[in-house]
Amino acid sequence: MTAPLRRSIATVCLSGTLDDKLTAAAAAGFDGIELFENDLVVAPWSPSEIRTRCAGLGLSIDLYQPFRDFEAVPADRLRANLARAERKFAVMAELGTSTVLVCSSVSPEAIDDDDLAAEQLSLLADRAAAHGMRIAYEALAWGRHVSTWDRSWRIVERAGHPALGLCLDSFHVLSRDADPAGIAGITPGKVFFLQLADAPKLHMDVLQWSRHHRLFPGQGAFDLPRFVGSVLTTGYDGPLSLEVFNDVFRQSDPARTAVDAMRSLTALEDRLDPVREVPLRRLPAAPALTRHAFTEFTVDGNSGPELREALRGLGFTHTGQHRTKPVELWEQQACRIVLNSAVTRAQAPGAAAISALAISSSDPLSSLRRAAALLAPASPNVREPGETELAAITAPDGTSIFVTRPDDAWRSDFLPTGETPAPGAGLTGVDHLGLAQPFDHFDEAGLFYQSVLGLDHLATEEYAAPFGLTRSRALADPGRTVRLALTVSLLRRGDWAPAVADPQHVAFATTDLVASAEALTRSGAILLPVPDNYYADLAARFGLSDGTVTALHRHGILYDRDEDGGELLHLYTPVLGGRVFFELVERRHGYDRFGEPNAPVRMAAQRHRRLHPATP
Ligand SMILES: O=C(O)c1ccc(O)c(O)c1
Ligand SMILES: [Mg+2]
Repeated sequence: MTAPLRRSIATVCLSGTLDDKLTAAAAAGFDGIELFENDLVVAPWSPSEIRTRCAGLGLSIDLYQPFRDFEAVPADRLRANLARAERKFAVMAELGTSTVLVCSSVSPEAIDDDDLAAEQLSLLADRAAAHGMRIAYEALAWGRHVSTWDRSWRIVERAGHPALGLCLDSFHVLSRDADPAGIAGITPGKVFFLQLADAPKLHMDVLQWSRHHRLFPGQGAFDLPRFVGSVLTTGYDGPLSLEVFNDVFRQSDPARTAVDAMRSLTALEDRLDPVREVPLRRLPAAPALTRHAFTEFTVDGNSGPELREALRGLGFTHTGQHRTKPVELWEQQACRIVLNSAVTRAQAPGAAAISALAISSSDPLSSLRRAAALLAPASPNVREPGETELAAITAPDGTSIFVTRPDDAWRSDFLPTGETPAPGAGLTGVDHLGLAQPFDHFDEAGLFYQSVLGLDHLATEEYAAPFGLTRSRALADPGRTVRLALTVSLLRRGDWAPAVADPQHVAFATTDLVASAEALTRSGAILLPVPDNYYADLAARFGLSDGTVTALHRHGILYDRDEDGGELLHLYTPVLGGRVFFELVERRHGYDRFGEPNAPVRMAAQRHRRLHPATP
């Protein structure tokens, strides 16, 4: 039985001084660090003081990096490089670290000759071995001549030096669409170090992609479980080490980034297939989710009346009043909205906001144990004596997530109002929630919801919307009972049209949207008018019949169709309470998305409606 995999983080992932970084990494539970040269150079401590500091925090220094432009150079340059290496070995001895990273050369001086590279790296490995140290050679995806893992392996194999091995970095391998399967064939013991980073699929210069857009595993588009599986097959037993260059993480609170980072490794390890005798640490399995139990809005004296009127218009009934708090329950079939007038979270005066979502789980205790293992913070418990235990965790933007029992025990906290139930509009339950995220926490939130609730990442899309570019990340549980659309305004600065660009919403499901819309029109609900131009374009794009387009148009229904013939019909309310709205959704033939192409139409219509409330 070998030991569990150790977890490390490169100092470049975190913001602040070396002191800030070490404190954050240790607090999040990391075992070690990769020390970047820059972090050492600007630190006020000597290398041996850094060593002591790390040891005191329980952190090992697993790698010193990087050493650049070493190999395949003319003879005079080689002499200078070896002299430079000796100085670095002295620093490493003081640091107490034995592995140095050597990235493949990017220098125009480098010669395209694998034999020369192998020979010179051997000389370096001789010097390293004399100090009891070793060299991990890494192919940068933009290396001058060596830019693929298999070429770096051919060179290491050719050198045949015990103190020379490979550093494999998932970014450099997967950014080039290389198949990692061949990695499993590397000679056992020759992978000296493993660096992990995820990234979104981007079509851009690979160096820029690497230096600005890397993400923690699970946040991007790479298949990291498969990559790590190949590396572990070689017998690699060093740390899983995160090396993520990211413009947001570089300037964010390092304590928080380190927790996000640790969550990514915990979730990754849980997804690894068993390999050799590696004792993998597993999370409590994500229990089946049974539904959106309720969604809570905080409201005040301005937004409260507006939301109540809108809910009545949509066919909801105020069925329950909380026994001890100014909190109302509104229902229609399995749609439950809670309006909370006790101020629980700072927000703009007059604005409404989604302050909590409640998801019912087939096994709430396991859901909460899984959340705790993923370092999800527990929300403060504000339960009064006699009230139902409602355990909650806090999402990255501060929203509470209640995990409830399928029997809806929480409803006993509400006393019936005795109001006669409205006939309703055929809304059967919650289809999805649209949760706008702060830009700096979008990637963190995606991983958080996916890993904690056990949701699949269906897709990430971008669209040009009237108030800026919007990115959306579609998440859903395997049974499609809980769906979330996380959105973010890219590069948002200032407050131009924030209420239209960054609202949150609840989408209710119906099995017949035209019938629901007719019922709403009869009951005088205020729905969002959609411009004529949209319907002209719709007819042209999808080849819909005149009759269909007229029926959609009459009720302001938007339409989308996927490649498999799945269809979405949906309509919206105007923005309510400054920042929220409702949507009605009918899915047909397995449509699995959120009608993202229609979001810009909705945003423009909502803005028009705010500025010109009386006109269509
Ligand atoms: O961007 C770089 O220079 C760089 C340095 C070291 C690495 O391990 C790496 O993957 C990239
Ligand atoms: Mg690397």
